[in-house]
Amino acid sequence: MGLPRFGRPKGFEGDSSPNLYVANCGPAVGLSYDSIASVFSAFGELKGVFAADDSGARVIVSYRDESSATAALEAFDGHPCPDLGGRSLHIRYSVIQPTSQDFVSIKEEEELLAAVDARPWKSLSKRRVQHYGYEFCYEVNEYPTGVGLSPHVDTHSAFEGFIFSLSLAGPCIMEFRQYAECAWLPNHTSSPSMKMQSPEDDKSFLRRAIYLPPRSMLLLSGEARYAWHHYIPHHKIDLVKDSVIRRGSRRVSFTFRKVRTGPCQCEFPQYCDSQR
Ligand SMILES: O=C(O)CCC(=O)C(=O)O
Ligand SMILES: [Fe+2]
Repeated sequence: MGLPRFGRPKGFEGDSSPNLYVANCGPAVGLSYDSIASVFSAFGELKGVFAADDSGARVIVSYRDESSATAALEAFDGHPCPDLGGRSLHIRYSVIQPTSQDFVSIKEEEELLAAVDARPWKSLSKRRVQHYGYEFCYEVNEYPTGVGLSPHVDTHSAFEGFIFSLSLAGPCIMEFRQYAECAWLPNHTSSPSMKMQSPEDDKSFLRRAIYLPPRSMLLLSGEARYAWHHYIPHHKIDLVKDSVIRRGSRRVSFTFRKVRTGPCQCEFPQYCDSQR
């Protein structure tokens, strides 16, 4: 599982950024993300506080404006901070390190978000959506912090093969669940908001989680698309193994599906509404 790709700045000492890499700070040293956010927000509006790595003792504090990061760095770097248990923080500017894993660039992400925000959203109970197209049917979902999506399989008979989902703005965890054969079929629906009966602690299914960073493209194919449910837990903070992943204030996903024109002939008849 990856983590947000922030890192220490690679350039000159003077390089600044709205993101701070803060060492000696995090849940492993007794500082919750909320307490860190509340202390750092005194210097300006925050985009979020994220784990910098798996240690639990290094975080990225991400501001909207560079000037806020500068003020916080000058106030806290190397000084004991009474509001954070008297700890001395080691702070540097950080940069988001775009990697080849990014499917779209930061600029393209901004343009896509501006384009969808210029169009009308349809409000559902917890998230907002936009629907486009028919033959090539794709969908934009906006999830505020803590809002997820109930476990579902995109209906075999309605949509062909691959399903793509582009994540923008904030990260999330997507959990995959393999239920006992056909347990879900009586209730199946193409609606992603379908509610499953299985509670969180149900051990009757296999579960795997993956991290979806902003600007990444998820491709669901084969078994993952046809035989496993996908699910975005309704959490503000996700725990996967020992990593703490904090959701951003907003996640927007572009989901691409192709409408099927004949019955599904997948290799998973036990999970297939066309073949039962
Ligand atoms: O938000 C996402 O990435 C997935 C959305 C989804 O699974 C769906 O709309 O069917
Ligand atoms: Fe889906």
